[in-house]
Order: sequence, then structure tokens, then C-alpha cells
Amino acid sequence: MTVADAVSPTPGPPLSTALEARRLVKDFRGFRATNEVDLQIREGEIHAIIGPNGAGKTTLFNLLSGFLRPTSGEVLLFGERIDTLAPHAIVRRGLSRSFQISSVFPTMTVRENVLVALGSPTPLPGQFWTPLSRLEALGPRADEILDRVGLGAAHARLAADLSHGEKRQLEIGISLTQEPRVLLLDEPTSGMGSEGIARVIALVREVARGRTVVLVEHNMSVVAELADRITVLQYGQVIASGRYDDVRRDPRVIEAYLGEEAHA
Ligand SMILES: Nc1ncnc2c1ncn2[C@@H]1O[C@H](COP(=O)(O)OP(=O)(O)OP(=O)(O)O)[C@@H](O)[C@H]1O
Repeated sequence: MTVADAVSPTPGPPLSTALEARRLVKDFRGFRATNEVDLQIREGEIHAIIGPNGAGKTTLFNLLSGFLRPTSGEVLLFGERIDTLAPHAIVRRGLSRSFQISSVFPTMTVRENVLVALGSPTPLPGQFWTPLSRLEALGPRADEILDRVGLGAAHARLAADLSHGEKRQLEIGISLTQEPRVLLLDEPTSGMGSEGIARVIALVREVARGRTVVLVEHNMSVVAELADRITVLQYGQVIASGRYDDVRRDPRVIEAYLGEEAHA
């Protein structure tokens, strides 16, 4: 029995499932990167997916957001199959994913970046955008989003001039333009110093109000601080899932990933 099995059920009414993977498999020319993954993300939680390098976290994110088709298995969003849908159709159903620099136009201002995302059916790279002149009606909404992600004062700066951390804030702002019920964040603190990390932690908490957040994150103190529950992957398989404090004591997790940190 794993520690995850031993976690006692949360008291109160059952929580509904926002996002679910059932026996999800992804093979790359004979290499199994995702191996029979079962995953349940509860509505309203912050759920972290962790695991050593090459464990299959990015592949799983790509499968959940429609950027890869599973070899077999299912992905369900609020109970409906989405694994056969294109990424933009999944965004329309309420799941949005933060893209890294690819979704930010460096030669546009911060505000213009949010405006074009608001004017687009989906904030995915490579979309055709509505001309900026026609988007000004969306200005108040853009300003609201910029305030929410802490970039109100930076609205007129070119995206290219933002710091690494500010670009991550902008990406999250762009994801919010679609008002997703489920937001997937891929390593939101990667490459940041402690000040940037503290800002992103506060930002993730803020954007998680009223929505479900799933994040891939390497920094264990960020995971400990933010995540209601975590899922640990190793060699493409789920080796534990549950509350952070329970999962971190699982001997398989300690061996696979957490090492000395787990004893801290
Ligand atoms: N398109 C692909 N073709 C072949 N193999 C792939 C492909 N994408 C990923 N893999 C392999 O699948 C495994 C899982 O990769 P993935 O990027 O999902 O891991 P990860 O947990 O996100 O790693 P990291 O923490 O280093 O980002 C790796 O062994 C990787 O080499």
C-alpha cells in the first residue's frame, strides 16, 4: 500500500472532478513516455505534477491540453471526453494552458499582447489576429487582467523589455483572457530568483480563486506552499498521488525524487 492509498477521505461533500485522465498511454516510436496514467484533478484545487527529469510531465501536459494525441486512454474535462479534440476546441471548453515565450509578441506592448489575445478565439500561437485598432473596445477588460497579474504599471512597455518573471506574469494574463475554468501552468517559476518566485506564488494563488490550477513545478518549496494535492510521475507512471504532506513521506517518492528534502 502506498501512502497515497492511506490518505483518509476529506470530510464533507464529495468534490467534483474537473480534469481526469484514464489509463492514458503515449508511445513515441516504441518508447512509452506516458504509461497507464490515471489522474484526478478536483474542481477548485491547485494540483502539482512533479517528478524527475524525463518522467513524462510535459508529455502529460501536452496530452491533457490536446497538443498530443494519446496512443490509448481518455482525457475528460468536467466529465466530457476531450482527447479527440484540437487544442483550440479544448480551450473553448474551459481548459487553457500558459505558453512560454511563444504566445508573447515581443514587439508589441504588454497591453497590446493582452488585447490581441482577448480578440482571438483562443490564445494559441500562430493564430490570425484582429487588427489592434478594432480591439480598443476590449481595453477595460485588458486593464483588469493586467492589474490582476500585477502588470498594470507595465502596460505600455514592450514585451521584449520585460524581465523573465514579468514575461511569465504576461503569459498567465494571456491565458486568463479565455476565462478558463482549468488553467495549466508549465513550470511557472522556472529560471527565477527568490523575489520572482514569491511574486509567482502570490499570482498563482490569486488566479486560482474560483478556478482549478494544475502546474508542473520543479521547486519543491513552491509545491509545498501552493499545492493542495500532488501527483508524482516516474518513468511515465504515477507512483503516488495525494496531499503533499502525505505523499512526501512515501518511500517510493523519496527514492525517486524528493531525496533529502523529504526528510526536512
Ligand atoms: N516527441 C518525442 N519523441 C520521442 N521521445 C520523446 C518525445 N517527447 C518526449 N519524449 C521522451 O519522453 C520522455 C518524457 O519526456 P518529458 O519531456 O515529458 O519529461 P519531463 O518530465 O517533462 O522532463 P523535464 O522535467 O526534463 O522537462 C523523455 O524520455 C523524452 O525523451
